[in-house]
Amino acid sequence: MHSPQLTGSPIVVALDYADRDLALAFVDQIEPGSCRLKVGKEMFTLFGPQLVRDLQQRGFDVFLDLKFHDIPNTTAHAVAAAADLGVWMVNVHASGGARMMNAAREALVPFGKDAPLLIAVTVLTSMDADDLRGLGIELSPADQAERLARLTHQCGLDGVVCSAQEASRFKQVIGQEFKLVTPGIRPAGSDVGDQRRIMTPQQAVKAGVDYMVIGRPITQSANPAATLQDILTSIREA
Ligand SMILES: O=C(O)c1cc(=O)[nH]c(=O)n1[C@@H]1O[C@H](COP(=O)(O)O)[C@@H](O)[C@H]1O
Repeated sequence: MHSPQLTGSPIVVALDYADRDLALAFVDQIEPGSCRLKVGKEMFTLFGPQLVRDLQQRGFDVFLDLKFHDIPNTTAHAVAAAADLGVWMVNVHASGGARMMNAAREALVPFGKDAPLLIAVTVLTSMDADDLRGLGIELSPADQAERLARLTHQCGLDGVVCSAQEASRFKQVIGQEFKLVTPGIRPAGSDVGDQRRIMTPQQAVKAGVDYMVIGRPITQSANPAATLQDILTSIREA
């Protein structure tokens, strides 16, 4: 049941569990109005499309995060398959290039207003300048992410995945309507882990992000449902 005061929650919980029952035990304690759910490579590989349907049946919008990065034809068919599943959002890697992103966008045309939001990953939030240099990219992560965000915008996609550190800049240079989805969110004091370009939930709200993706700080906490609630309270006060 949707909880009206929470409608429009900017939180997307990254449901990165190896255990389906543990994931559903958490999901069954929360309201669809409090967050959306992201199914990524781990759970999709383990449990397939039925997991997505199980979450949808419980009333949740699902972000299918499979970060497609392939030749245009394959990517287009994969994105259409995601749309057939009725997901709310799907993503590709912007570094797949303009022809790949255009093919992905065109694959969604037949779905009309039922098409999922199509967004592109710019520079993974786990990457820093050293990681980019190792790939032969001398631009800073923010500059490289901006280059890929501009390309994504030119291809007519709905938005990008980027770091919240880049959000206010991208809203300014690309436009307010272009959706910014930001992982690498770490409440003060929580483990950074493999993430590099991070912000707290409150900072992300102030930076103007549309959706923040939060995984381990919620799913690995002693009480995931209570942690989600605490974060929602903290951002309402931000
Ligand atoms: O596309 C993503 O969702 C994504 C892009 C990115 O640049 N960084 C990133 O962390 N993610 C995903 O966001 C989630 C972040 O999880 P935590 O680091 O546990 O909060 C993971 O499921 C990642 O796969």
